[in-house]
Amino acid sequence: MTAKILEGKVFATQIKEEVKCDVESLKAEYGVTPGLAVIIVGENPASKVYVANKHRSCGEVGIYSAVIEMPEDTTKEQLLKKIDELNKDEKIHGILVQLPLPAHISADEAEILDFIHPDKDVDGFHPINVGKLSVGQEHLVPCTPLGCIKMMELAGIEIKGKNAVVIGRSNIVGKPMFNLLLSRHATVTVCHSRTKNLAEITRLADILVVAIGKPNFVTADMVKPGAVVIDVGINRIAPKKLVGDVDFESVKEVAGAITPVPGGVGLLTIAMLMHNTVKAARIQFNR
Ligand SMILES: Nc1nc2c(c(=O)[nH]1)N[C@@H](CN(C=O)c1ccc(C(=O)N[C@@H](CCC(=O)O)C(=O)O)cc1)CN2
Repeated sequence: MTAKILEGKVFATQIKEEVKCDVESLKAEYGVTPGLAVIIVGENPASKVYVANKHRSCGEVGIYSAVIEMPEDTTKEQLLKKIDELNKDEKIHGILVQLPLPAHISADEAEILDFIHPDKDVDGFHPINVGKLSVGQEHLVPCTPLGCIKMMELAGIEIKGKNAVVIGRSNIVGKPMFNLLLSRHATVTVCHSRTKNLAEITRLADILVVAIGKPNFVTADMVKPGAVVIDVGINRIAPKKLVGDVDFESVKEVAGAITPVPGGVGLLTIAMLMHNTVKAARIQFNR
């Protein structure tokens, strides 16, 4: 039997409908429209598409959106000055800096992201928000792993008591995913590029989350029959061909449920950004 396909669009639409209602109730309660500022530095074509999609999604759910385009040769100081202005701007409740940054400031990424006020950090990358997540106080949580959890909840997939394996230990996906699964009472193993006997571990997973950045890396022999397989990878292998980290065609014959790429959890990233922006606005009003 082939796996149930978890279509990102279905869940993203549902989440955006919820956010739209939240925006309306926030307006009714406080008379204020939540606002998101997205800073993009340089000309990365994929980043431009993602930022345009974020702007469009804000319009769909009723969030005010400001896109700040800064030139490729922007210095760290200029970027910090812009973030400082946005931290003080009362119309703006969420701030994010689109990644990746241009090479000349990429080494300063942590310093730049840490400059965003933690209550406006809708990406959930600030050390304060990372720390809160790790002690079980979910404040603003990174959008992609939060989207994976939300998708499982909406699909009625039980997490409590399950064996979950995460492949990948990035700050953006792997580590927050570990904390989110653990606090929902899964038994969680994190694997990475140096893990030995990987397939022996992944075959124990009831829930397998893959975020390692290697096209078609997970094959059918690495998956327990009936497992839930969540593919976070986005690999462009040809100008018009995107694939995930999971070999979808073979794994769908073994798994119980699987996310496609494109059309899977990627689509929830922006939906959860909308969710986080409204949450950030609430945090600021309740301060
Ligand atoms: N500041 C941030 N930068 C980046 C993040 C992030 O969460 N915060 N994540 C990615 C880019 N990203 C959002 O910014 C993002 C990636 C993918 C998708 C998506 O919808 N994926 C689709 C396929 C899209 C395509 O055709 O390229 C899918 O998986 O079906 C949305 C947002 C890096 N930077």
